Amino acid sequence: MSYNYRSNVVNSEQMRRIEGAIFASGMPVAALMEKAALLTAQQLKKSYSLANFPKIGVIVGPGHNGGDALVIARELHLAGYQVSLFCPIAKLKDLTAQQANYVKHLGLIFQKTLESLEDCQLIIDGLFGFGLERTLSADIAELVDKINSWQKPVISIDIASGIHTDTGEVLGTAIKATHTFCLGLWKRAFFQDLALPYLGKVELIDIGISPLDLETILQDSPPILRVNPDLIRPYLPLPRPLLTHKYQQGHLLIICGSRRYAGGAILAGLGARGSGVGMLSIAVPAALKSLLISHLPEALIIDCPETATGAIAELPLELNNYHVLACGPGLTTENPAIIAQVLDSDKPIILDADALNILAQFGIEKLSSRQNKTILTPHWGEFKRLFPHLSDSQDRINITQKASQQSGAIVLLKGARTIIASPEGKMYIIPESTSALARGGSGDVLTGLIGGFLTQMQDNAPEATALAAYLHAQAGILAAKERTELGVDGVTLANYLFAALKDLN
Ligand SMILES: NC(=O)C1=CN([C@@H]2O[C@H](COP(=O)(O)OP(=O)(O)OC[C@H]3O[C@@H](n4cnc5c(N)ncnc54)[C@H](O)[C@@H]3O)[C@@H](O)[C@H]2O)[C@H](O)CC1
Ligand SMILES: [K+]
Repeated sequence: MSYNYRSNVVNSEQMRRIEGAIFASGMPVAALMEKAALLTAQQLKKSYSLANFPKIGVIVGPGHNGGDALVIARELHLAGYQVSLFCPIAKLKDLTAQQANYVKHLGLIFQKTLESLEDCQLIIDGLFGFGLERTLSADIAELVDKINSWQKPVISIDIASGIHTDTGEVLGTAIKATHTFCLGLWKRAFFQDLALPYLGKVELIDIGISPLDLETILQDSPPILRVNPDLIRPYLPLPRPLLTHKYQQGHLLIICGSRRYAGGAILAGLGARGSGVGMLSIAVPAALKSLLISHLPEALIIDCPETATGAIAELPLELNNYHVLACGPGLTTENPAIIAQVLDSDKPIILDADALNILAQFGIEKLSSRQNKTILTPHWGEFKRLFPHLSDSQDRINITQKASQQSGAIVLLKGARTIIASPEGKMYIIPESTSALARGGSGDVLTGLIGGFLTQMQDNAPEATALAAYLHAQAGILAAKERTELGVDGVTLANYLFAALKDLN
C-alpha cells in the first residue's frame, strides 16, 4: 500500500525514537524546535489575527513543549501581539531555559500569577506535550482548571496538557483546548474518544519528517493508518470493468429483520445498495417480504419461515452460494441456531447487532473453526459483551487490536472515532465523523455497506471495511451539513452515500 506519512498514527515512544533518529543523524534539537514552532506560529497568525486577538497569554511548561511555546511567544511578540508569559514550574530543561532568557532579553514579561493573563483574548498551552508522564499535581491541576473556567479560546501545542499521548486518558485534569496543533506526526490520543472533548479542532503541523526515519522506526510494528481518500481510493471497485455482468460484481446475502425490527432490514439493504453491489439478496421473516420489496425493488427477497414472535426460524438456503454474508440488523436474539449456521459457512461474514449478542453467548472461541474471514462491527455495549476481559480499559486503539488478535476476526469498534483492526495487524482509524450518526439505524446502513464492498473486494477485507466506514462517516458529515445533525435519519444517510463516493472518486 502506498501512503503518505501524514497518515501514520504513532505513540509517544515511537515519536521519541523518530525524534532521536533525526537528532542522531545531525539535526540540532534547537533547529527542530525552531522549525516546529515557527510553522505553528505561522498557522496561529493566520487563524488568530492581531486585530482580533491583540493580547495573548502563553503558559510555559518545563520541557520542550514549553520551549516550543516560547519560540511561538517570541514570534507573536515580533509580529506585534502583546504577549504575557506564565511559567508555573521553576526548573526548566536547558533549551527551554535558553529560549526563556532570549524572550526576557526581548522584553517579554514572565508574570507572577496566572490571573495576570486573564485579560488576554487567547491562551497558548505549552505546559506539557508527549513528555507528560504522571498525573498532574494539585497545584498544576488547579491552574489548568482555572484556565478552563475562563472559557477563552485555548490553543494547545502538540497536545492538550493533561491528556495522555497514547491512551487519551485525562491525567487528573486537562486543558480544554479549542484548537490543537499536533506536531510532526499524529499521536494516538487524537483518535481516542476519551480525549476528543479536550482537543478541539485538530491540525497537523507538517515538520517534514523523512520517510527514511519513519520507516526505520516503524518497520517492526504494523502501521496504524488514518484513513483518507488517497489511502483508500486505489481499492475502490471503480471504474468497473467494461465487460461485466451482475454476478461478476458479486452476490451479497443479508440475513436480517424481525416483525419487531423491520426497519433494520430495510436500512441494511439501503446500505448495501450504496456500495453498488451487483446482486443483493435479503433473507427476512416471511411477513416482511412485501415491505422489503417495496423499499428495495432491485433485491431478491427471500422469505424465511418465522417463529411465533416473528423472528427468522430457519434459513432454507445454501449459504455457500453467496459470495459474502452479512447478518444481524433487526434479528433479535431469539434464534441462535441461524447464527451457528452462518458461522459454519465457509464464506466471508459480517456480524452486527444481535448476531454479535448471540456470538457473545456462544463465546468468541466459536470463531476459531471458521475457514473464511469474519468481520465484527460492535458498538461499545456489544464490544463489552464480546470481550468482557478487555473492556476495563478505555484505550480503544489497544483493545480493538487485542480483540482482533484474540478472535481472529476483523474488529470494527464504532465510536466518535471508529477503529478497525485485522488479525494480521493492520489498523485503520476513521479520522472524522459526526454525532448525527449517534442514532438508531445508522449502524444497520454500515453493515450493508461493508457487505457490499466486501463482496466486490474480497481479497482486501480490512480495506473494504475501512472504505465502508469512511464513506459512512463522510455521508453523515455531508448530510449533517445540509440538514443539521438532527436531520440525518438512516434513510437520509443511505441516500448521501453516493455523494460521499463521488467526492472520493
Ligand atoms: N517530536 C517533535 O516533532 C518535536 C517535539 N517538540 C516538542 O517537545 C515536546 C516533548 O518535549 P519533552 O521535553 O520531552 O516533554 P514535555 O515538554 O512534554 O514535558 C516534559 C517535562 O515535564 C515534566 N513532567 C512530566 N509530567 C509532569 C507532571 N505531571 N508534573 C510536572 N512535571 C511533569 C518532565 O519531567 C519533563 O521535564 C513535544 O510535545 C513537542 O512540543 C520539539 O520542540 C520539536 C519537535
Ligand atoms: K500542550
